[in-house]
Amino acid sequence: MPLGVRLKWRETSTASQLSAKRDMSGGGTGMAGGKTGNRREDARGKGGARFGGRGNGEEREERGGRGRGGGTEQKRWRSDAGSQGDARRGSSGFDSRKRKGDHGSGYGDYNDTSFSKPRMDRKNPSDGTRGKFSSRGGDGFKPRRSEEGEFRPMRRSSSNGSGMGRGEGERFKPRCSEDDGFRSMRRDSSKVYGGSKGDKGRSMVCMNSQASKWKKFDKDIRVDRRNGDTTNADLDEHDAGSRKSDDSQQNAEDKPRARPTRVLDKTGKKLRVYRKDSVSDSEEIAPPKKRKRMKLDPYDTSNKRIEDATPKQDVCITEKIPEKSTPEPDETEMSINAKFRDIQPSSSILSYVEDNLLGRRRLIDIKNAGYNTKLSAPLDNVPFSTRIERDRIEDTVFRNKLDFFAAAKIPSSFPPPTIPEIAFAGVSNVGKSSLLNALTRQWGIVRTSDKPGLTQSINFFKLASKLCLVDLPGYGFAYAKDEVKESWQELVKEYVSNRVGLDRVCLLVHTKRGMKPLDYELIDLMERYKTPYQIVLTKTDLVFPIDVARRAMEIQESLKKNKSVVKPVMMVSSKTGAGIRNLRGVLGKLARFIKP
Ligand SMILES: Nc1nc2c(ncn2[C@@H]2O[C@H](COP(=O)(O)OP(=O)(O)OP(=O)(O)O)[C@@H](O)[C@H]2O)c(=O)[nH]1
Ligand SMILES: [Mg+2]
Repeated sequence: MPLGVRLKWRETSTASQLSAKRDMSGGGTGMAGGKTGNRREDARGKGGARFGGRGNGEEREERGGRGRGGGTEQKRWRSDAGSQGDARRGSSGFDSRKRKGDHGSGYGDYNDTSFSKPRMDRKNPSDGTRGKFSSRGGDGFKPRRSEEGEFRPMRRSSSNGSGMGRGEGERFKPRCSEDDGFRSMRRDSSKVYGGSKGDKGRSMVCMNSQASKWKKFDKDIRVDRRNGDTTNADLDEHDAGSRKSDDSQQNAEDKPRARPTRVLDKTGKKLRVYRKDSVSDSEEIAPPKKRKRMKLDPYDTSNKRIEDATPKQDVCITEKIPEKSTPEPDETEMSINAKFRDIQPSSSILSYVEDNLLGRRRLIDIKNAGYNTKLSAPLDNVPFSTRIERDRIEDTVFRNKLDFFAAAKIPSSFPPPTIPEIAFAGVSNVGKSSLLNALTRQWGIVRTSDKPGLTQSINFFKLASKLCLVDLPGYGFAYAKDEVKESWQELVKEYVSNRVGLDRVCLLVHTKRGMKPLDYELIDLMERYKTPYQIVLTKTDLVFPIDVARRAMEIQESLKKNKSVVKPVMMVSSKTGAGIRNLRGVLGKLARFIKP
């Protein structure tokens, strides 16, 4: 009878889904009510009759057949398995467990899906009980699940029929909680596909969520379909029909179907294949993939427009950028450096730089040249020069003691011009005060600082009665108020333009920075008042020798047309003492010239 009922039901599954569901629900209720042995048997009998043996022992055997890629015998198993499984289960100790759990029998079927042991291997009584349990558990579960999904129990049984079910696993499932039941289902499924028997206790612990079980069940059904042969066409149709009915009626089942795929991902290769089949068979999973493909559809006009537009935009950008933005700053920056590096110093300047060790030099080179690097301004010492020569040079002017005798912040405070004066002008922090100390070798007489703006008044120094050295305040940036700085500049302009007895203005220029606009303003002023001035490059030790020569050549060429300028451009370093002797000799001539 169950077999006949089942076959009939299959044939009319698509057309009479509702009726089949009713039967399933009815069977489910019967199973649910049959926690005890009598009730179970009754319920099983009902389920077997109504379901056509799907949910009972028949299904178990059918699963075994499917797991092997079974043939026509599967149908028979489904129809027959119900009553046997119920009877044995009732005698087994699992009944008490199921009694404890409300959904015990139903979850037992799900656990069956986790075991892929071939049904033919269960010919022993013990194996048979297991197999019966698995199928029967499915039937027993149906009555309770009738509320959520009447037809699902059928799927469970079919999934169990895939050859994954073990009777023992079913026993424990009834006890498991719903949430944990899903986990156990995962374990069982992985065991099934992995071919391992698995521990009974593991698979049975924690099984409660019916929804997750249903999802799992659907997956199992798909697996069975894939593994099944043509002989299983009826079963497949039935499964498909049940699946459609489930899908149409319960939207909740559609969403959870993705979960089983996740669970199966962690398993072996078979699970991957199952994914592919499930995707191809089920229409529900395909749509999201199609949507993604639509985004990548090459025939989409929007994509074409984007593709066509992007290269045009790129071309436009590439065309515009080089024309407008990039060349201008590059040209300006490169022009400054290029102009300076294109300067070809004269041979005389180059030889002068090398002879006086101007520019950045290594200490070893200075030592090899015979100078004592432990002294300040070592290049100003002449180790192998005779005492007579040194005394002769320094006795005349710069060997005398440097004495401060006047300071002026206004023109009226200038001291009367009695002796020739040599003034040192330049931007702030260029090294004016340091140069005075270096020329006289009297360090500390003139205050110096690394902060620009230290010298804020015109300071007058005497070298005996032969020469007057004047330290001017700097101009340009300085740590002082603008009003104060303006007063400095006005004072300097007044001094260089109207100072009587001013024989020369040493305009100090930073070798690395070159001439500044304020320097040219002062030059214009001195040119206007015919004040003799001479350019002195300072801090030559900070740049390479070639750059010292280039800077000197640059300034010399720029002031070629000036009349008040005194040649040549002097190059010194107060730190190393390079060029100090030569500057001392040039300025000393002024003193000698004045004396007569
Ligand atoms: N490396 C190097 N540093 C120097 C040289 N000459 C001066 N300095 C340093 O430059 C800084 C400024 O020196 P000053 O002599 O005070 O310069 P200034 O022109 O008098 O500055 P103001 O009085 O503010 O106008 C100090 O820290 C000096 O040590 C030089 O030839 N080489
Ligand atoms: Mg100073």
